[in-house]
Amino acid sequence: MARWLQSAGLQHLAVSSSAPGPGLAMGMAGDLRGGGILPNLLMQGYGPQSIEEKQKLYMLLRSLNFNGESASAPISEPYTPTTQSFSGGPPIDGFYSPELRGEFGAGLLDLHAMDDSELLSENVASEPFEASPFVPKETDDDEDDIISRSQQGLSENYGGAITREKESNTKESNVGKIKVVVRKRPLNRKEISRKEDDVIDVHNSQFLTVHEPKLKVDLTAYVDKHEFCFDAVLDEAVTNDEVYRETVEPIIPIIFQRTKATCFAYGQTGSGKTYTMQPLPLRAAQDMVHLLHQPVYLSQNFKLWLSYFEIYGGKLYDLLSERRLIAALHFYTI
Ligand SMILES: Nc1ncnc2c1ncn2[C@@H]1O[C@H](COP(=O)(O)OP(=O)(O)OP(=O)(O)O)[C@@H](O)[C@H]1O
Repeated sequence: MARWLQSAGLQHLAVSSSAPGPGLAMGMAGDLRGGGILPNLLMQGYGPQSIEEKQKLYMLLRSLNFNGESASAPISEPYTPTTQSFSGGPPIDGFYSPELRGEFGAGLLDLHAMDDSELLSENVASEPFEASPFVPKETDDDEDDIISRSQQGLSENYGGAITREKESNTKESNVGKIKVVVRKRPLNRKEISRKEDDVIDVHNSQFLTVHEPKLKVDLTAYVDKHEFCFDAVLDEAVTNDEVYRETVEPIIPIIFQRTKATCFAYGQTGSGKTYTMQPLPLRAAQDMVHLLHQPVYLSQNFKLWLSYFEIYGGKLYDLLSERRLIAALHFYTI
């Protein structure tokens, strides 16, 4: 390890693995990746500090073949930052090419390489629900009974989504742990009146291109193209109903198998988070109540809790109780 780092003039980053604290752990060459050494190498504050060191380390990591052996890539090779810019570049399929699947090789920092189809591992499926923290705790003698009965599995129809336990298991295995869906909103009136360009092209249900207007050093304008791939891309023509069907609907049956699910929106101001999210809880609640009334779930005595709160300025407010302050949150950064 020390020699490996030394070959790039980074020997000062190596410390003995027995010495905890700031610095890089050392280990067997074959354990470079698995033993937590690479994460340490990349850890901010403990790893390389200067840009030059980072570039050297980057080249060094690239030269690894991930059997823990160093390949013969020259360390002096100029640094090319990872980019998702494809201006006039490779076809869309190239998005999955090895070099774009993460600079550090498959499996590390590579979300595409993750098998995200194991949403419902057996452990997760048997985990009991936790009661909402906002609901007074009840002593319920039936609780164990409920859990064991619920573990019997599914057998009832639910709007064609679930037919049999077997079928639902197949469905489960097709649902990833994380699903990222992008929704493009149409240009608004202001943007149209200002004759602004539409900078997003949706190619199909998974790929989009962002056209980024840029200026060269000589102030010539040009457009940089960035192609991105997501689990689903919804264009400006889709309805909120279609958004629901693509995002939340598939996870409703799954939560009845005692799996926790979260749906959140992320985006810059005015991008359509509220517009998109607002109808979802109502649709989800309708489907949940519908499922709760299916005989198979009725017998399992499920309970439905609802809480609705806001975190703003480090404070937690209960929106179902006249915005009562529930707690002041303190965030510590270490
Ligand atoms: N898909 C869409 N179709 C039609 N109008 C939309 C769409 N998405 C958003 N809008 C409109 O764009 C405007 C901004 O949307 P919205 O308020 O949802 O953005 P936001 O991301 O929640 O913004 P903020 O972060 O500032 O709260 C609203 O007038 C909304 O009606």
